[in-house]
Amino acid sequence: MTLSNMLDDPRLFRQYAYVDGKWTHGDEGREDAVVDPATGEVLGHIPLLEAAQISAAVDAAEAAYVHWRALRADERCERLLAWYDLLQAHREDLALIMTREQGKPLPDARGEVEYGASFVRWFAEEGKRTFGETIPSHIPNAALGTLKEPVGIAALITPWNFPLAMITRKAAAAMAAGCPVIVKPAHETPFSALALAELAERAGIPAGIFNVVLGDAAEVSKLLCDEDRIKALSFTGSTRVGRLLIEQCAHTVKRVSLELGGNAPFIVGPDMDPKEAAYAAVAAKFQTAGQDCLAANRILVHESIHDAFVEQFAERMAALSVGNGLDGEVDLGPLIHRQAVEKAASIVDDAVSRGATLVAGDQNQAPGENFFMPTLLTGVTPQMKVWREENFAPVAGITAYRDDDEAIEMANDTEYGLAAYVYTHDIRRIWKLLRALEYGMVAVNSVKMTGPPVPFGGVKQSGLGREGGVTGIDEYLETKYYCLGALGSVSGS
Ligand SMILES: NC(=O)c1ccc[n+]([C@@H]2O[C@H](COP(=O)([O-])OP(=O)(O)OC[C@H]3O[C@@H](n4cnc5c(N)ncnc54)[C@H](O)[C@@H]3O)[C@@H](O)[C@H]2O)c1
Ligand SMILES: N[C@@H](CC=O)C(=O)O
Repeated sequence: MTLSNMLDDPRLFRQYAYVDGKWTHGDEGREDAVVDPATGEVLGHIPLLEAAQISAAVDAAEAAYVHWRALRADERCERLLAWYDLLQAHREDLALIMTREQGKPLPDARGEVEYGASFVRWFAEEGKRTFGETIPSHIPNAALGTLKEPVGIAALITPWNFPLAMITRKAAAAMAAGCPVIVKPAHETPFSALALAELAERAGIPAGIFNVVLGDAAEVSKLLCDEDRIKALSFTGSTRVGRLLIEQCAHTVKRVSLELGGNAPFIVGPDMDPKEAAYAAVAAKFQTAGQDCLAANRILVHESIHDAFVEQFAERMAALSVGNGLDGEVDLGPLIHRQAVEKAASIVDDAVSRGATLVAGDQNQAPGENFFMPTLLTGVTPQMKVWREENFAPVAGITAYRDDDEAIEMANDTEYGLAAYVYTHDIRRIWKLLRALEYGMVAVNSVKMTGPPVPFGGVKQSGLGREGGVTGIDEYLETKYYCLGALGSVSGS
C-alpha cells in the first residue's frame, strides 16, 4: 500500500523541500528515491536543491528572524505548544511514516513520536526561563549584568536512526531561544522531517522559521557550514562526519554542537542476578535493531557469573522476533540499508577470525536482504572491530573481567564517551564506576536514561555540548554583558 493511502491525513506525506513556508522542488529537477528498508519498495521521491536554493533558505531565515526574535518568549511558547499538540494529534500517522522510511517497529515509532514531541513541550517552557543575571558591580556608580540573546540562524543536520526526535530536540530549543532553523535531515528519512514542517506551518510557526532543505549531503552541509549568516551548527551523526563539519565550520567560527557516535560498555558486577542483568543487557543492545547511539556495544561481565549470564542472554535474545516493523509484535525491524548488513557481517567475521565464539546469529534465518538476525559473540577482545567500532547493528559482544579496575580500563578503552551502563547493587562499586567511567552519561541499574529534563551528550570523540535539560537551550543563546555606567546612585547596592 502506498504511504499516503495508509495515513489518516495524507497531507503529512510531502515530497518537496520546505523553504520560507513554501513547498518547493529542485530548480534543476534533480530527485532521489526514498525506499522502505523492510521491503525495498520506493516510498516516494525528494528533490535535490541547488546551491542558490540553499542560499534562498538562508535569506528566508534571515528575514523571518527579525520578527521571531522580537516576539515575547510566551508568544513563541504558544506557537511551540500548538506544534506539540499537533504532533500528539497526528502521532499515529507520524509513527507510520517513520516505520515505513526507517524500519523500526511501529510501537517504537510511536514511542519516538512521543519522545520527540516531549522536547517541543519542554523547550516551549524553557524559552520563558532564559534568564540573564545581575552582577555586583566593582565599578563605581555602575550597574552590571547579562542578557541572553538568540545566537542567530541555526543549521541542524540530523541522522536517520531517530528521524523525528533528533530534529525536535534541536529545533524546539533553537526556536524557543528565538532562532530560525534550517534542517538538513538524512536522505534515508526525509519524510518525518517534512511532516514536522507541515505541522509547524499549521501551528502558526511563521514562514522562514522552520525550513527543511534536501540535497546531496556533503554538498548541502558544506554550503550551510560555509554560510556566514548561519551562526550555529548542531549535528547528530557519526564521529567521522562530525569531524569534517567542525573543520568546515572553522572558516566562519560558528557555534558547533555535536552529538556523535557511541561505543557503550555495559558492566555487570559479580553481585548481580545473571538473569536480571542479561535481560537488561538485551534491552540495552537491541533497541532500534542496535542502530542506537546508546546501544550496549561491549558487554563486560564479571568472570564469576559470565557463563550463567551468557546462557540467560542467549535465551532472551532467541525470543526476539525479526520482521517488517508494520507486522504485529516484531521486536527488530530491518537495518537501514544493505551496506549496514554487510558492515555487520564483516564485524562478525572479523571477530570470529580473531578468536571470538559465535554463540548465536544464523543469517540464513533473515527475513529479507536488509535484515540481520540478533547475533551473540563471546570472548571479544580489544583487537576486534566489534570492540573498537560502534557496530550499529544487532551484534552483541560479551567478555569477562576479573575485577573493577579491569572493568574500568576495558570500558574506557575507546575514543568514544557517550553513555555507559552499570549493573550492580553494591553502592561502593557504583560510586567507584560512576566516577571512573569517561562517559557523558552513566545509567546505573536502568536501561532507560533519556528524556527532556536530562543533559544528553558525550565526552571524548562522542561530541561537544549537551541537548535537552536546563542547559540545552544555551546552545542557541549568546550572553551579552552590559555595564551601565555613570548612574550616580547605585554604588554599594
Ligand atoms: N549522540 C547522539 O545523540 C546520536 C544520536 C543519533 C545518532 N548518533 C550517531 O549517528 C550515527 C548514525 O547516523 P548516520 O549514519 O545518519 O550518521 P552520518 O554521520 O552518516 O549522517 C548524519 C547526517 O550527516 C549527513 N552526512 C553524511 N555524510 C556527510 C558528509 N560527507 N558531509 C556532510 N554531511 C554528511 C547525513 O546525510 C545525515 O544528515 C551513529 O554514529 C550514531 O551513534 C548519535
Ligand atoms: N537513543 C538516542 C538516540 C541515539 O541514537 C536518544 O535518545 O537520543
